[in-house]
Amino acid sequence: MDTAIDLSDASKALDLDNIRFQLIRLEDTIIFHLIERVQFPLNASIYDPIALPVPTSNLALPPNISLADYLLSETERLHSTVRRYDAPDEYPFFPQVLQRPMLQPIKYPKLLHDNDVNVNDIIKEKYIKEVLPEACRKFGREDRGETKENYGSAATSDVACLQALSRRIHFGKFVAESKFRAETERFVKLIKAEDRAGIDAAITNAKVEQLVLERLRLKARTYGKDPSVGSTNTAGGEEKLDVEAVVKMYAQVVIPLTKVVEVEYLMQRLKGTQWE
Ligand SMILES: O=C(O)C(=O)C[C@]1(C(=O)O)C=C[C@@H](O)C=C1
Repeated sequence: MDTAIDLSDASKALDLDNIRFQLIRLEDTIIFHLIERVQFPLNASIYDPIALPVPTSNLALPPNISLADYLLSETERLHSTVRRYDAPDEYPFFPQVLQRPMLQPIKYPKLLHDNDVNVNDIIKEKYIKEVLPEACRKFGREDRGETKENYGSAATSDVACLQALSRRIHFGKFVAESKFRAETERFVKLIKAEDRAGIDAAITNAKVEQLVLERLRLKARTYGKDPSVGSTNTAGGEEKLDVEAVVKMYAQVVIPLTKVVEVEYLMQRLKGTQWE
């Protein structure tokens, strides 16, 4: 599978401006997938293996899982066959179901240090418990009751949302590697001292975070409205997305988890190196 980052040129791939450009591109992807998802009610049953048990024959999983987990794990199993999870910017939610790719392996240049950072369980939990209820609320879709006819559509949209969020958040590894190479001595000291708070402070750029949130508000407002309303079209002028819910998702989930990925990646950065 293609990666969102140009991996043919290692110096470009670890250039912070280039990485930030990829993060900005992923904002569009995330917003559009969320617009698709909030067409449907929350449909809480699709996340609950008791309310709506789905039998799975995959022995790596419990016999009954939620519909959302079923669709996500089956998608990952299928995509693994075309090398999705060989790419250094792709991380699975269900590593236990992955299969050997049927395509020849791609030789990626080694950009990242070996690490096992994967925060997908936290991303999924926060997406289901915090992001979706908030994003669905404005439209009354949280309380409007379930629409059984939309179970599949909602769960399919969730796969797209979760994969985009995961990719964005795990891009933190490239950000961290870039920052480590720019200020190696400073980071070696902090990592050796296991000073997570110090590392967190060193990777934080409050001004960039502010810009991210402002740009996101503008994008969510712009993409969430039909641009032809008032010119060629008279209907459909309503907002398709709760703008503040998107900003909150970034402020409370996406940016903080990107920083967790950066810090945890750096905590493993010295293993097997001259600085260990
Ligand atoms: O752009 C960076 O430097 C990042 O580390 C990414 C990011 C983000 O998630 O957008 C996270 C932490 C920084 O404080 C600023 C932005």
